Amino acid sequence: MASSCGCPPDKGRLAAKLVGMLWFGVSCALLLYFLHCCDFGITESFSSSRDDVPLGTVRYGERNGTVTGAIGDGKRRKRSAGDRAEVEGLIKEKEWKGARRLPHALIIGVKKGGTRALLEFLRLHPDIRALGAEPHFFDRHYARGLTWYRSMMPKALDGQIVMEKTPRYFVSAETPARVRAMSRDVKLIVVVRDPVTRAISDYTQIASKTPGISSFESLAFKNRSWGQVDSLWSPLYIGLYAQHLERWLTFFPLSQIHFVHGERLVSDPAFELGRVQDFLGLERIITDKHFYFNKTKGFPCLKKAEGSAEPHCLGKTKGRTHVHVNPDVIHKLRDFYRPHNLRFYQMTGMDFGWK
Ligand SMILES: Nc1ncnc2c1ncn2[C@@H]1O[C@H](COP(=O)(O)OS(=O)(=O)O)[C@@H](OP(=O)(O)O)[C@H]1O
Repeated sequence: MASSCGCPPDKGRLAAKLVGMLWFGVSCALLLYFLHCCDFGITESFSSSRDDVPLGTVRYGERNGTVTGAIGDGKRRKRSAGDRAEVEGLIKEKEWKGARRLPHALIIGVKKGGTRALLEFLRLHPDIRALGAEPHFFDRHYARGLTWYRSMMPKALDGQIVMEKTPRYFVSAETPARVRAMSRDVKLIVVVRDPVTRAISDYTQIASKTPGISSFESLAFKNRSWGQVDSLWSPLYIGLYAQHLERWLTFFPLSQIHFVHGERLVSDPAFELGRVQDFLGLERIITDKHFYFNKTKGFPCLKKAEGSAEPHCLGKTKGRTHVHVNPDVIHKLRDFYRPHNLRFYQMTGMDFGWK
């Protein structure tokens, strides 16, 4: 109007225009900020989940995305070389056809038990699709909902088993009911290891990230004397396997929970992998042919990693030298765990032979 009549611009309208522009600018900035926040939230959940799996770990899942096996009719059967070639051809020709599904199996624990080794070995199986990072869905990110959880999973074909590992699930009080609410048929795997060695391994990891931390010996006992064991100290609490298992057994039958002997996973990985494949109803494809003992590492390694022709050992944070712990303290902790271990042997029907 001001231009047509030659009058000075209406100050009120000018101000309104300026406020409008300011409002638009602030809205855009806020929108960008929130988009960035959400993205950060998801990536953070991965980066914080594993000490040796950087953000790119989602790529473990994706790496598996070119996995060869497919069992279209959903039944487990022996696959011929022809079958494999056909499936590989189909995958190359067309877009990857799998769908993201909620997991059929979970490695629920225990921390420092050998869960990474188990997952890395299992992903050699063409009928397994495993998420590399620890999603911590049931213990930390439950509010994100099952749709979010499913979207984290690698794509899988009919008949393939989708799995993830989050060792904290075994000790998280809310997790069993939540897992049950997702699926009553889900298969659960727990890798257990002598709770005393496990505690020292756990502490070694914590100490590597916490400069100036108090000694293992002082944290393991109440009142800093070597009298009463502090069973609520996380490295010791996790080793109360019977207590944690009890909680799971109120939601799942024992037959749905498989226990991997952590020490034997190191001394005879093929044996433990055979048992896990049986438990998952899979053909025994991963055998002793897949492993070799790496003297430098002091652990079994893969002759060929999944998706590669190269030998592969686990990273530096797996199988590291433990901090020295006073032998008297180790002795006291063995005494402390003995009744708990015996109860665990009774509950599982397995003697793990921990001293
Ligand atoms: N093949 C192979 N290579 C290397 N390490 C192996 C292997 N098999 C089992 N282990 C044991 O795995 C222990 C680490 O356990 P987790 O992978 O469950 O740790 S974590 O909870 O994910 O941090 C790790 O514990 P530490 O020896 O205390 O480092 C190993 O003893």
